[in-house]
Amino acid sequence: MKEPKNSEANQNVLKRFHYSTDQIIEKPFNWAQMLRLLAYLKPYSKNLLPSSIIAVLITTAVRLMIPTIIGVYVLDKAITNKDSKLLGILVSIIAGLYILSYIANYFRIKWMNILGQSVIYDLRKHLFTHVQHLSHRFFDQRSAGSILVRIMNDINSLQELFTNGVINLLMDMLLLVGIIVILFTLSPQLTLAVMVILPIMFFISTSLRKNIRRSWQNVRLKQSKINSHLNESIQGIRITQSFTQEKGNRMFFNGINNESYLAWKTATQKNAMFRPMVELTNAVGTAVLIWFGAHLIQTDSNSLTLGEFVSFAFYLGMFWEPISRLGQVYNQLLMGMASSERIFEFLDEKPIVSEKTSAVDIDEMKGRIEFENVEFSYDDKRKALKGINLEMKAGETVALVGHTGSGKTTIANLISRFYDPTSGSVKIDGHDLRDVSLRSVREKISVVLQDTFIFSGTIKENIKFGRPDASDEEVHKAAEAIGAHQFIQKLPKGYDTEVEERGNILSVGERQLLSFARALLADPSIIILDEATASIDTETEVQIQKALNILLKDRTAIIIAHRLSTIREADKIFVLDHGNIIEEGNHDQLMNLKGEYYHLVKAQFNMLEAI
Ligand SMILES: Nc1ncnc2c1ncn2[C@@H]1O[C@H](COP(=O)(O)OP(=O)(O)OP(=O)(O)O)[C@@H](O)[C@H]1O
Repeated sequence: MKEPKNSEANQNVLKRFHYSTDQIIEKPFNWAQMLRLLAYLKPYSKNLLPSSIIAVLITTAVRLMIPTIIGVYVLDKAITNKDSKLLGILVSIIAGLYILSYIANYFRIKWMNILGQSVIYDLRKHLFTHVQHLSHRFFDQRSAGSILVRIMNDINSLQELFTNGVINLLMDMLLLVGIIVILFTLSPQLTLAVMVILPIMFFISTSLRKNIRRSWQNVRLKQSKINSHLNESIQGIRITQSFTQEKGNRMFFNGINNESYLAWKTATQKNAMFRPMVELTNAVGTAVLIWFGAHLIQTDSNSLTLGEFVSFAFYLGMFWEPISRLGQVYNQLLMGMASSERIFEFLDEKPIVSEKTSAVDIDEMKGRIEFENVEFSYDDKRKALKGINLEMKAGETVALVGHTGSGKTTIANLISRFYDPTSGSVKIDGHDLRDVSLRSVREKISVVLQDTFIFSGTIKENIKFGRPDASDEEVHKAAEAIGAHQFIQKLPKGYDTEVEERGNILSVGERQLLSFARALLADPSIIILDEATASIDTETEVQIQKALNILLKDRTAIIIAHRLSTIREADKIFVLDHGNIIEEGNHDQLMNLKGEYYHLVKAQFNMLEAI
């Protein structure tokens, strides 16, 4: 394998990539968090959980009984006394116990897996439902990738804890206590002698395992870095290719791929040390057992019989297993702590735009919008809106114009109540938006964005997005009214053509028409339109203008306007500058004013002339 050269040039390229996946994922054990996590077991506390515990108890009891039966009864009683009847009974008992243990184990594994999966299912559902209702600010501050990682990876890492961890903890503790009690009962002296292996066992199950665990965590970190980069690379492939940045991308990928390989190599090397160490410990224990056990049998046959010696050897062989697994469960717990902390952080996130308990529905929304002294800041530092007062009458088409960053989209965001104003109030039909239910407001507002979002599914499903219960006929009608019907019909399967997420098979104009049809079908009282700036041919422009006239008819329309044609026909135009409304009126009035609007129009006109 060729390793990447870390030349200075390469280093510069690599600086472009930042992934915040590198974080310490080990957290101290936290009882409160553990209890919160265990609460997810509650729905299963009446059936799956107790059944699994009973199955665990049966398996553990059988495992603890068999060596005693073999050593103390089969060897010392049946074989020593040549009692074949007793031997027959004992063999049947052992066979019966094994069958019982097999059945209990089968159900334990089955039920525990169902339990683990159910908890993970519930947790993921809970997290997704919660995240869906969070405010825009939450999404402003996080990348889609980091949210995805929490919903998938962090929850997955809890799966093992719930599937095996919790129940193994119980089983191993019982097993360990059981073995120690039996060992002492069989021979306290021999038990004390073989305990010399405890410090080595302790070392292996704590420091060595911890070291190995860290190495595996490192492997996972590197892998999640690869995932993040892959996600970004695929999403941005068109831009990467058009700027011919494949080399930088490839170098970075090689770098992180190599890091992942090295991390994996270290982890497997450390892992390789683990088994031999365990075997060595067992060898030491066995040596002490044979030497001291033989000595006890020879010197004082009352203190240890041959059968007890054999049972002892069986139990000693079983001793390592629960210790090792308890170490593993502890690892899972610590990793689970880190994941659950990240999951709970999201679950504790409250939507900043929340509904009052006294919130009322706006029944028949007319669409009158008022802003009263509205100030707004996204980050509590810079003001995006500074004391806005405006009124949009029901059914009016209003255009918002102004330089980039002047606050047009922010006004639209406040009307849909994606954010609440820092001060002042936004009203629809005279209701302060903070007093009405979010659903009743958003149901009656359609937002058509510049970057039309097409969901994976058919064209029909995309048009029906805002009104899933609409009939095929209604879908066709909406598409026909908007003028999208023609191009849809030409698609391979018409309305049933599958479009991938983002609608890559459609042109910009077609996507826009589709989003108009979607908005028309939803039949909103208010429509917010972020007009596309993309240059489209004149024919499509005329078609889109026609579609717009239909879409905006009899609704309050707020258009973040870029096209002269739309601005000219608007009932009212607000000109924004650095979060203030500096001019207000219709096209003719504002042109006569010869102010900012006049200059904006002239600038656009000159630009068009130049083209
Ligand atoms: N999510 C956000 N977080 C922080 N600041 C933001 C956010 N969105 C916008 N801003 C800032 O708020 C101000 C107003 O932005 P807004 O998007 O309303 O402008 P705009 O007039 O719609 O611009 P454009 O025509 O470029 O879309 C800008 O200074 C912008 O940097």
